[in-house]
Amino acid sequence: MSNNLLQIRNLDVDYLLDKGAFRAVKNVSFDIGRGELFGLAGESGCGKSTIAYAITRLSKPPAWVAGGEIILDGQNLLKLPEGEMQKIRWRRVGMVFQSAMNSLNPLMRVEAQFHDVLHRHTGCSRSQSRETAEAMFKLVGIPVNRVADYPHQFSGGMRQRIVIAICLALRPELIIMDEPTTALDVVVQREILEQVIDLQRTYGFSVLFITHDLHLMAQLCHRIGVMLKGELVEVGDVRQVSQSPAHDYTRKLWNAIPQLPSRSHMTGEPA
Ligand SMILES: Nc1ncnc2c1ncn2[C@@H]1O[C@H](COP(=O)(O)OP(=O)(O)OP(=O)(O)O)[C@@H](O)[C@H]1O
Repeated sequence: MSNNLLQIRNLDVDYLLDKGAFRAVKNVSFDIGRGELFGLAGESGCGKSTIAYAITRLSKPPAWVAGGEIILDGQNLLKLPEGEMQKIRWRRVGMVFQSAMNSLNPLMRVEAQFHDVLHRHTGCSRSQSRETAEAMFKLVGIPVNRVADYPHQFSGGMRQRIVIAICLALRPELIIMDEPTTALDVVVQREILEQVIDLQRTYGFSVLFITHDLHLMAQLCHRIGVMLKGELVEVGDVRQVSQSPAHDYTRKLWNAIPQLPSRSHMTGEPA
């Protein structure tokens, strides 16, 4: 078994526009190891979200995956029939996007939303879902007696945690987090991401973490890929990319912000 959970090979993604195809992702290749936190950095519009949607095959027209391979555990996702892909989404590859908290159904109690997802993917009963919902609430730091509340009864940060909890309940091997906390204030953002790191340590899932916040990324991730105008210009471990970047653009990105402590500082690992 390869140590890489996800291998992206020569990925090209176009937006098919009236004036012709615009290539938003150009020949991008990178791997994410099992249990690895991999960050994708780069300025707005460089193609990060386009990659996230391509991995989950949730790209909508005019986006079009023009070439390459997306291999999860030896299986090329781009070749799978949609029915097979549906079994992989959420169950094996979880997704938490920026506005995920708004994806909760306002008319359904949170516990029912857990059941909806868990029943669909694992066939579990209502009482099993309730048990899981309570366990996941505990994990993400929300009082378990609130599982029967409606989304509007929670703060934005709590709602985002609930989405992470639903995502984790299915025990995916890979979680794609595309600006998962950008809509939240800095303190809540940090709290949630610290929890994600704790959970990652407990469950060992891999994470593709997308943000334009290089600081945050350096604090959280093991390895970082830097994108520029659709191309991946540098990939390396966090220390190398932050302390001795190989690409001019990476250097510029770092120079544009004041330096803060790295992941070891936040996680207590030896630097
Ligand atoms: N639906 C669309 N139609 C046409 N072009 C698009 C569409 N969505 C994205 N693009 C273009 O594709 C490129 C990559 O966009 P993408 O959203 O992947 O960037 P990003 O790095 O995630 O940016 P951000 O950090 O702002 O979310 C950009 O030039 C963008 O304008």
